[in-house]
Amino acid sequence: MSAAQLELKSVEKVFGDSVAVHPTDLEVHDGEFLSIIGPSGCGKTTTLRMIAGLESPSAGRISFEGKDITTVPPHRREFGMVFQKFALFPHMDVAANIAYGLKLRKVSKREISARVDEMLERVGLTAFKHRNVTTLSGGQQQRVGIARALITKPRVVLLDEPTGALDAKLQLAMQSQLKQLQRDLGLTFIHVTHNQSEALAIADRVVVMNVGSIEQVGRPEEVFERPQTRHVAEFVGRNNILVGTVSSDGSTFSCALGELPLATPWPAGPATAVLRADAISVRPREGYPHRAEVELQALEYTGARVSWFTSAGGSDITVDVSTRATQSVAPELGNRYPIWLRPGELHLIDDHLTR
Ligand SMILES: Nc1ncnc2c1ncn2[C@@H]1O[C@H](COP(=O)(O)OP(=O)(O)OP(=O)(O)O)[C@@H](O)[C@H]1O
Repeated sequence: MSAAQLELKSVEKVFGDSVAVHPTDLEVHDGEFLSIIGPSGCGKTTTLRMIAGLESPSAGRISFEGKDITTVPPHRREFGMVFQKFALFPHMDVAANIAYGLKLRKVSKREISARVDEMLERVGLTAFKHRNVTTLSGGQQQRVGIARALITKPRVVLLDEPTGALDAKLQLAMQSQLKQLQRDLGLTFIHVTHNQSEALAIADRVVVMNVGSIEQVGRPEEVFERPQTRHVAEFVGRNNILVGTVSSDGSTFSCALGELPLATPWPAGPATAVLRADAISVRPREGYPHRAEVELQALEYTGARVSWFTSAGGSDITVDVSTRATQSVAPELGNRYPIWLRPGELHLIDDHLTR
């Protein structure tokens, strides 16, 4: 991947006596789709607003293409912005809303008309060109918002919960449309969401934040399969956190599911491991040599998958299996069942709670 296009160096934001964003380093590459995720109040929006110039950092430096832009006002950064609340001009029609940024830049009428038509086509709103925006559905309004942000061809587009106000089906449609636009136009998108599945689906890299700090940055599959901290494991996907002890030779981990061999050695002593709920089977399975027993406490049916909420040795263990596998076992609450797991799926994390 190319060198950083946008760089945050020790960027911090303090409101009064509370720290919203601790000193943070982040590099964003030209043409990438970066998603920032994390629970409410973790500092996602504040980070995005500092990048936009809507909030000035209390300390640190933001640079764009090698130039320090920390004190450059938002309109001079010329980044596109898309927010959850569409903030469209209610007295204007769709075309006028989209054309707004070009008019400000004194682009010729003929060019504005051509670019607006092309953008309407891209976002699938050609038929709505002369409709007043207040008569559009939420999804259509959001597409106007996106078109308006992209029409000026910004190098970087900042999106804060762009699908947050849409229903589940529209969210999915909008996600693939955003990804498509970003790819086609070759733009850098920095996107904030509390919706981890949206981030995993559309981002090239995901940034996971917690209480004002970045905990992990990686490709979606890295963050999903190898969460590096307890918070990332709890926030992304469905993971079991197992507290236990690594043997004196560093080769096994003793926990509520028994004595599990470790794929890579770990320092002896108390430790925390992560095991994905979907890396456990309720039937004997090739490649799942380790057997343990759990007591079934609840089942949650979600269509193709069923989550088994169980306990073993005082620990809660969630098992996520296909509905078909569940039907073959015909589970009953309160009974004990064998499970099988692949120790290779277990990985240890640096967890200050057990250190
Ligand atoms: N203008 C402000 N004045 C004081 N505190 C603020 C201000 N803006 C944000 N904060 C605080 O900073 C912290 C981070 O807020 P931020 O909006 O960045 O979180 P977030 O991760 O985007 O949350 P959400 O998903 O709920 O939007 C919160 O504790 C918030 O209350």
